[in-house]
Amino acid sequence: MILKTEDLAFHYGKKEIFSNVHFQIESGEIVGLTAPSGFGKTTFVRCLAGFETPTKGKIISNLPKTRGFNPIQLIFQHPERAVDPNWKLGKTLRESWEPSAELKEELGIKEEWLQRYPNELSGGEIQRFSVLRALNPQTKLLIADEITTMLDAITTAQIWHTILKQAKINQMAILVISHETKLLNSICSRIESLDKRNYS
Ligand SMILES: Nc1ncnc2c1ncn2[C@@H]1O[C@H](COP(=O)(O)OP(=O)(O)OP(=O)(O)O)[C@@H](O)[C@H]1O
Repeated sequence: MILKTEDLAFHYGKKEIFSNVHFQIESGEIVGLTAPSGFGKTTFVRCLAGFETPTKGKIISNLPKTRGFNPIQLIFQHPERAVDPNWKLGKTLRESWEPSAELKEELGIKEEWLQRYPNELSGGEIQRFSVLRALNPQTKLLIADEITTMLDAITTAQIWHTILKQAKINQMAILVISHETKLLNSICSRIESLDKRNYS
C-alpha cells in the first residue's frame, strides 16, 4: 500500500461533500474514480495531494518524503491554473525535472514552447506540458483529474500511451478521475465510486 484513507470526510462549512471514504492504492496500480458531477471527486484528490485538510478521518502514506518534491502529483482539467503565468514554461519544467528529448517528442512537445509564457500556448499544449512535468521519476502517485476532457481522441490516446509507459518504468500508481467509462475500463484494474448510493 502506498496510500490509504480511513473514514475520510470533508465539509465546506456545514455542507458535507463526502464521508466514510475508505480507499487504498498500491504501487503501480491504476485505479479509476467515478461519481456524478459535484460529488467531491476533485475535493477528495485535493485531500490526497495535501491541498485540503479533511474534516474527519486519516490519510496514511508510505511514500518517501522527498524535500521540495511531492511524490503525489495532481494534473487538473484546467492546466493553465496550475502554472505560474509569469514564468516561461521552461523555468516551470526545470523546477521539477529535466526530461529527455524523446519523452518531449512522444508527448508532441516542441522545444520552442518552453521559451513561451502559458498564455502563449493552447489549453491542449499546456496540458501536454503538465503531463511532462508530472512524469518526474520521483512521482509515485499520479492523480489525473479529467485531464483529457478537452482534447481530441488522437491526442488523448497519445498522452495516455505515454503516461502508462512511464508508469510501468517508474512503478508509478495512477488514480484516474473521468466521466469516460470507456477510458476507465480500458486502463484501470478497478474502478471505485464516491457515490454513497453505491456503498454497501
Ligand atoms: N471552495 C468551495 N466552497 C464551497 N463549496 C465548494 C468549494 N469548492 C467546491 N465546492 C463544492 O463542493 C462540491 C464538490 O466539488 P468537487 O469539485 O470536488 O466535485 P467533483 O465530483 O469533482 O465535480 P465535477 O465532476 O463536476 O468536476 C460541489 O458541490 C462544489 O460546488
